[in-house]
Amino acid sequence: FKTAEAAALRERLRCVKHVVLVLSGKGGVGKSTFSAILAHGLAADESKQVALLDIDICGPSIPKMMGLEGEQVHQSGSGWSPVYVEENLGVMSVGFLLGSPDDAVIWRGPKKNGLIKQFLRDVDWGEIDYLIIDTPPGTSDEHLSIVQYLGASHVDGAVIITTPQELSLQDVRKEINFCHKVKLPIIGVVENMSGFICPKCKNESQIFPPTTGGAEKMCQNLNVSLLGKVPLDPQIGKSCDKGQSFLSEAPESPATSSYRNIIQRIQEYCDQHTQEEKII
Ligand SMILES: Nc1ncnc2c1ncn2[C@@H]1O[C@H](COP(=O)(O)OP(=O)(O)OP(=O)(O)O)[C@@H](O)[C@H]1O
Ligand code: SF4
Repeated sequence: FKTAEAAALRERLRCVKHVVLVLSGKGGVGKSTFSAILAHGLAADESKQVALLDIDICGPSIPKMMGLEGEQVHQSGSGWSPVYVEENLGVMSVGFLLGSPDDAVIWRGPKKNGLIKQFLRDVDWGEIDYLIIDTPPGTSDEHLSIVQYLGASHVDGAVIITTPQELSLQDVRKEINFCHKVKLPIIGVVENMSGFICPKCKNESQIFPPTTGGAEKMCQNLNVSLLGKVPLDPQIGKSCDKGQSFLSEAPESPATSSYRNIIQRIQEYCDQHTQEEKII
């Protein structure tokens, strides 16, 4: 990582108040959905500028979820311009660079890392309050590159998404170890698809009965925060498929109130992080 590149990246990051990485051990647990909803939730405060960066190179799903399918990246004098969903919500995705979603499979290690570096360095977000980064599932070279490029100390922290299933929880342990190894702070864990609340009688059923106490127990054992549990709600997928914000489409849903609580906790964590930095 050359000094000139590092300097260019630092310059970009100076305009970014908070950086949150969204991680998951396994694919399909709802990481991209969470990143999209987090971005919408933070941008509900019009005084905040929010950026959502999708570097899930093998399966960029953010363009569709944000209603931006078919959009392309535009180059300006000061870098790549994000695509705006709202005035205060900009999105950049590798999906904007691909002709078809199937093109992603041809990206190989060094090329992927080069692209990630470019994404972090060359996107002209302007002044932003929150940069949410949707990463690929697992802990791969890409994650190491991201942390290396950003510098762990420039990231407020990571949010790890899991389901209550034991296999998913085992992978979360690996994610947590990874974070410790690279000194990336952990904001907390979100247990997604955690039970189903019947829309008629409001009865809660466990779809994936946790055998070992679920994320709650794991978080206690590993001394990390459980930010909250999001129940299964079929409306989440429907809203995302339409590129709409689930939070505004289903304001009364129990999943919306869980998301809102979790988003608030992330905001509080970030505020606290800034204060601690200021004290130092
Ligand atoms: N709480 C939920 N209730 C119901 N469906 C959900 C919930 N969370 C996510 N989903 C659905 O699960 C599917 C997988 O979600 P998503 O694409 O966000 O996963 P992911 O972890 O980002 O996967 P990958 O990293 O492999 O792209 C989607 O169809 C999404 O709509
Ligand atoms: S009994 Fe309750 S939870 Fe079961 S289907 Fe009927 S309304 Fe839904």
